[in-house]
This record gives sequence, C-alpha cells and structure tokens, in this order.
Amino acid sequence: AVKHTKRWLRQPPSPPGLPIIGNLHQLGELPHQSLWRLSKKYGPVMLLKLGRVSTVVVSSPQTAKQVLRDHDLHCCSRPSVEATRKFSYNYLDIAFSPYDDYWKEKRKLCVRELFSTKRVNSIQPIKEMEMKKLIDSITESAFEKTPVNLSERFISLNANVVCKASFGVSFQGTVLNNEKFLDLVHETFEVLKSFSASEFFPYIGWIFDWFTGLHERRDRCVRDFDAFYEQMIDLHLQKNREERSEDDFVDLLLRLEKEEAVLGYGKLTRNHIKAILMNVLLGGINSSAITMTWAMSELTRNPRVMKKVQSEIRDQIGKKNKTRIVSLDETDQLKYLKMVIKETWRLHPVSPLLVPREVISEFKVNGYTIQPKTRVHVNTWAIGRDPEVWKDPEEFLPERFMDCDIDAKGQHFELLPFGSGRRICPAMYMGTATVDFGLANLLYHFDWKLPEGLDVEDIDMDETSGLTSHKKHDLLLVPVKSLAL
Ligand code: HEM
Repeated sequence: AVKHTKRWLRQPPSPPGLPIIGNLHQLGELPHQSLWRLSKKYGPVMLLKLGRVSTVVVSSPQTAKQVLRDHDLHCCSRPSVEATRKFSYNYLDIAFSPYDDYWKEKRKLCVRELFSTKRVNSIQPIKEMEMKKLIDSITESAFEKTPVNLSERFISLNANVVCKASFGVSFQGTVLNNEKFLDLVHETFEVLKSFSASEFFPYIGWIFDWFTGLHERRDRCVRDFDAFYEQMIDLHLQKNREERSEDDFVDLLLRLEKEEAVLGYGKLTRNHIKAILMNVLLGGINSSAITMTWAMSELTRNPRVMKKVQSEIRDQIGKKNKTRIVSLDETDQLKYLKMVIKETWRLHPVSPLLVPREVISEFKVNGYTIQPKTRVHVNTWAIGRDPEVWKDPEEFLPERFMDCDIDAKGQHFELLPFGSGRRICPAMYMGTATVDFGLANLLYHFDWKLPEGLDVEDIDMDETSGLTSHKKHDLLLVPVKSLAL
C-alpha cells in the first residue's frame, strides 16, 4: 500500500476534472491556449484525463528537452486513433505509424528518396514555374488594384507544386478536378480535427461519432483519396517511363515496390505507397502555406519589419530584371528574412501541440513518473510565449534572433516548429525551402497594402485548433507592383 501511495504522489499535478469526461471540458475551442493557461497554474508538466485517455502536457523548454531528447526512446510511438488508422491504411504511413522497425525503415527510405536535398533541388524548376504563374496573376490584381486572398493562393501554390513533384501532373487534370482537390484536403483536416468521441471513450464513443456523421465524412474522404491514388498509380504504370525525363514520387515508390524494397519484417506494398502519398499531400501542402500566411499577416501588422525585410531582399537580389524569380540559392543570403520566419514560428507554430506521442516505457520528467500508454503533447505554442525565455513575448521582433544561435532544427527546445527527436519532421529542409522561396519572391516583387478602409489594427490573428493551427480568417491584401525595382 505504501508503494502505491508513493507512486501516486509522483504523478504530475492535474487540474481537477469531472466524472467520466475528466478534463475534456477544459480544452475549450483552442486546446493549445487553454492548456497554456492551465500550465501557468499547474506547472510545466501536467497530467490530464481526457475521457479514458491519460495525457501529459509539457510546456517549457526544459521539460520539452527531457521528453524529446533525454527520453525520446521512451515515448516516440503514436497513439492508435480511428481517424488516422483509416487515412493511413492501418498505420502504413510515417506520421501516424507506431514506433517499430517497420516505421524506422519507411522513414529512412523516404528521407533518402523523397525528402533529400537532391530531391528538393530537383523539384526547384517546378516551383519556379508555379511561382512565375502566381506572380503573373498577382501582377494582374495589382493593375486592377483588387485584393488577393493570400491564404488561398499559398495553398494552391503548394498543392500545384506537391502534385507535380509527386504525381507528375497538376491536380486540375485528375479525378479530383479543380476545386474538388482543395476541398478534399480541407475536409480531411476538418475531419481529423473534429471532436471524435471514439478517441477518448473506447468501445462506446463510436455511437456518438456515428450519430454526428463523423464516420461517414471520414470514410468519404478516405474513399476519394483512394480513388485519386489509384488513378495516379494506374497512369504511372501505363505510361512509358522513357517518355518522362524526371522521376516523380510515384515513379520512385513504384520502383521501390518493384524492387521489393524491404521494410523491417516486410516489403513495400501498394497500400504503403498510398499511405506515404497521404503524408506527402497533407504535410506538403498545408504546413508551409500556414507559415507563409502567418508571416505575411505579421509583416502587414508590423510595417517597420516589412520595410526592413523588403529592403534586404531588394538590396541583395538587385534591381536589374523585374521579371526574374529569386532563386532558392539566393535566399541563403537573406538573414533578416530567416529571422522573420523564425519569429513567425515562435508565435505561430504550425502544429502547436506537435503530433501526439505515446509512451512506450515508464520515465520521469521533473521527477514525475510518466506511465506507459500515456499520450504526450509538447505545447510549443506556450513555449513560444514563455516570459522566462522570451523578452516581450507578445511582440513580433525578428531582431531577437540577431546575435543568438537558436535555430529551428530541433536542437533548441525554445523553438520547435518541426518538433525534435526521432519523430522530428523528416521534410524540414523541404518545408523551409518552400517558405523561404515563396516569401522572398512575393516580398521582392510586390508591396502589400490593406484593402480600402481597413487599418493595421483590423487584421485579426484568430487561430483554428487541430493537428495544425492556421489563421482563422483568410488574409486579403492588395498587391502593388514594387516601384523600388
Ligand atoms: C514549414 C513546413 C513544415 C512544418 C512547420 C512541419 C512541421 C511538422 C511537425 C511539427 C511535425 C511533428 C513532429 C513531432 O511529432 O515531434 C511534423 C511531422 C511530419 N512532417 Fe512536417 N512540417 C512541414 C513540412 C512538411 C512537408 C513538406 C512534408 C512532406 C512532404 C512533411 C511531412 C511530415 C511527416 C511525414 C511527419 C511525420 C514524422 C514522423 O512521425 O516520423 N512535413 N512536421
């Protein structure tokens, strides 16, 4: 009995909960913000009961370091959740798959074949072509003095690039014509973030989900995506490979399937290919677009920073050719732009609670015992606002990164836009390259004004919740062809 009491005492502090639902009602509409407020009262390691699921939330760089670095191996699995199970063909993907040899091999394969620097460079011509189209279309809006919906444009820019790089086609020509493709991506994120009772109330929750129609919506998305992958794979199998100069992601994965690439205890199958394509589609399209929208919103709210970053880009790139695209290599020299992007990630991390982890074996954080099967969230949103770490945390001040070695690569636990440890985003370089390249070009070619009648104070910074958190209301700005060029 003594042992039992001692164990109980070593549990992290918990906010008082209600019977059955536990602390679920305290999550509110924006869980990362509610959990931040709770952490101020209960500390940087908290234990919550979300229905039947024990969840630990850590909210400081020190505790994040213990979880993601010191005890990474103890907690680098993912929980089994019905929604992600369906989208990932029974966890055959990378992001939602549990930690095992299978996952290790899949991840290694993708890092080598899909997310490598070589691949990123090889898709650069596609990016440049799509960027040119975007600049032409924004130039038209500039002539007409009409606002551009940047939130939408960033999503379609990335969707075009990801589709071309992955499937060798633009999504306009597929079974998911035009709007349908973007609608499906949007609906998938909605479904993934919707409250799912089966996640928190095993055995009985599905009744609630069935009643609210969540099951049906989810199944429809999975079916539509499946039809899309099938069409893409068929197209690639039919086509004569010699017809195309460059292998795209589907070519690569089909080649690996044919070569019977070994993954842990098994081989790469058709369903693996589909599950991996799901990660590429959802990870590739959304995260960079979200970052670019937040960056443009912060820059518009902070004209001083906007002016400074534009001067840097225009001074460095030069003014010779108004139609030229700023290349990815050239973005290397744009030190202030990189600080602007880090500052954007500090205040607006794309995945504010990271992707949930599941504990494999017991470990301790700040002396508190964390039990196997517990879910772990790292509240990077809270860490970005911690006054112990950041001076004037609410201020958008890229200069704070001037003489400081904090980068976003997972080694500095104050800033974790890509997570850290074994589960760190494997496409960190690809994501960063997309954001650097996209912002550098839009800031080089255009000045940006608020639509008629709006003031800087009118830009709201409301967020959405979910696996990823984006700006709730679309960002609309009026482009002005830069006179400085
Ligand atoms: C600015 C862009 C991006 C950001 C900010 C971002 C952020 C993240 C974060 C926070 C995680 C979770 C890490 C954790 O659980 O600790 C993650 C995981 C992942 N991301 Fe990204 N990401 C970006 C771009 C991309 C792109 C372009 C792709 C694919 C083409 C991608 C594919 C993935 C995958 C597959 C995982 C799961 C890794 C695993 O569980 O082993 N991401 N990303």
